[in-house]
Amino acid sequence: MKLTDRLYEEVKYIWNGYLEQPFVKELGEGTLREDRFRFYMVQDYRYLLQYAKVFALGVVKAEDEGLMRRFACMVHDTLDGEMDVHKIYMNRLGITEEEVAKTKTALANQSYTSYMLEVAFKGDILDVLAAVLSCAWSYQMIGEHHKNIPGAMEHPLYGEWVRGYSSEEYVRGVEEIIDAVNEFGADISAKKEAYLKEIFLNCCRYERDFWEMAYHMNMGD
Ligand SMILES: Cc1ncc(CN)c(N)n1
Repeated sequence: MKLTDRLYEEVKYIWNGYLEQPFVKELGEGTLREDRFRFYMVQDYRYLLQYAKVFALGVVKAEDEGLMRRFACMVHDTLDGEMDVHKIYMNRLGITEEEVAKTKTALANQSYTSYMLEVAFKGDILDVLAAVLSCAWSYQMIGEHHKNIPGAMEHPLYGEWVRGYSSEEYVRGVEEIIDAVNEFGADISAKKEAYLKEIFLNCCRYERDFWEMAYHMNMGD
């Protein structure tokens, strides 16, 4: 069993719940209220800026040029790949850069990104990878699920999101992260594996809380 399979075993009870999250379910069915999606978009844009910095810490921690380049590509794929979908929505929903800049980060969002950055700052390459894994991988799972819902890919508002997170480029990016976890985690101690499981589990909990936050448009006040 690969390390990522063992990590998945720890969190599958949380992952099963993602598809039942009202935000995720209604997005797939095309019934999600637009104001909830708009709230999510602004928060997620702010989230992704911090997520890109976690990959950037991978560049800092890498010990050879090849690995630096792999992490640099992940920064690029976030800022100029995944966030392209967000930019399309910002145009469509009339969200300006100023609005994104002046909006406060919701507490659940702040807690999640602070945690990832803390893990990455103090840890090694594998810790950086464990911190980004649930973010990348769980969206792939949701994208794969939603693309099979009749009409979801063509939905006038949410189709772009479903197409983005089920696209070949997105899936390729996630596979690179999964492969890197298994490559660097091939021969680790039981203690290290337990720590990676803790990071992964915490991030999966934060993912669940992010969906809750978005659905209830909860700033945490
Ligand atoms: C909160 C969150 N988690 C994951 C993803 C997918 N990279 C995202 N855009 N936003």
